[in-house]
Amino acid sequence: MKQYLDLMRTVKEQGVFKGDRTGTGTYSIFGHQMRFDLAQGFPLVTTKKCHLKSIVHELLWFLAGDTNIDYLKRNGVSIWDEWATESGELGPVYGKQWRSWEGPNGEVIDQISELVNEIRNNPTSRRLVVSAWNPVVLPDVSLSPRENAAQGKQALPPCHCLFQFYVSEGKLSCQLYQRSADIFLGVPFNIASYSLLTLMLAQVCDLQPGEFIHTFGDAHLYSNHMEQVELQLSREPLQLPTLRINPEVKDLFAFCFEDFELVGYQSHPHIKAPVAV
Ligand SMILES: Nc1nc(=O)c2c([nH]1)NC[C@@H]1CN(c3ccc(C(=O)N[C@@H](CCC(=O)O)C(=O)O)cc3)CN21
Ligand SMILES: O=c1ccn([C@H]2C[C@H](O)[C@@H](COP(=O)(O)O)O2)c(=O)[nH]1
Repeated sequence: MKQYLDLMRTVKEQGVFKGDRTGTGTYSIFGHQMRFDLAQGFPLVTTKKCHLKSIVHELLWFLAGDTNIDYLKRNGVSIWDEWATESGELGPVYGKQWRSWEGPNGEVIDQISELVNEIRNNPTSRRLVVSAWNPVVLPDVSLSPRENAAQGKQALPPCHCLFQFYVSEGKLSCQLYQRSADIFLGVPFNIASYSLLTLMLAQVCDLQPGEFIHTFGDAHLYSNHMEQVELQLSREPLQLPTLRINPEVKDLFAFCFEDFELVGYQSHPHIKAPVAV
């Protein structure tokens, strides 16, 4: 995961300080790209221990079209708690936009099912795109995330907002555009999540995994993560693990938590950090 440490080092050394919505302050750069060859191992950060469990459950939750944290809580995942209403709602976030985007005449578009069909039937397409960025449901900036969710708007605008697939020589690649990236806490999750999605899609479309390409807008280090960043940069990356997926599953929506097994994950100890809300 040299690519990840290089991003972290670049932002630490060249990032410019600015205030941000959360009042924490960040050091940031604008525009960066990392590439991961998925045949070289599963890109889970090794310089701190990462919980694949939260990542798998979050992805299954997105794919189910769910936007209430109830499923996550029942499975011991608390990463979305700070933004949800008392009844667990986050408003029309990722799951809603991926699976049931509402069009102007009340039509409902399942972008993920259409994507699977197109990868299977029209793999040369240059339109294998999914967008979570929907201006109709963006939050009102004068309200808090919870107030927005209570009013049917997104608690937070999507960070991983647009992704595209590409099929070539029997391999499936994915490129993500992430407009805003919390390098210490969010990015390890985002890399693993989209890499996992690519592996799952490759399996159900009878393709081999290609590359995951991660493109960033505002890539930042929160000012209260700098000690953790220093510690992480002092560590040597270890060999990547492999992710085994139950080969029987051929329907993207039929995967369950037990279908995934992380093999050979060696990591340095976990590093705790506060999340900016
Ligand atoms: N500031 C900020 N950073 C984010 O990464 C982020 C948000 N806000 N808001 C929405 C989601 C929620 N995500 C989160 C939120 C918390 C953790 C976090 O605290 N991670 C810990 C514990 C992980 C666990 O419980 O499994 C970590 O050490 O990785 C990670 C991603 C990603 N997003
Ligand atoms: O998947 C995610 C979700 C969120 N983030 C980070 C990026 C920012 O630090 C915050 C969102 O704040 P905005 O003011 O809406 O940009 O959450 C992430 O890195 N990955």
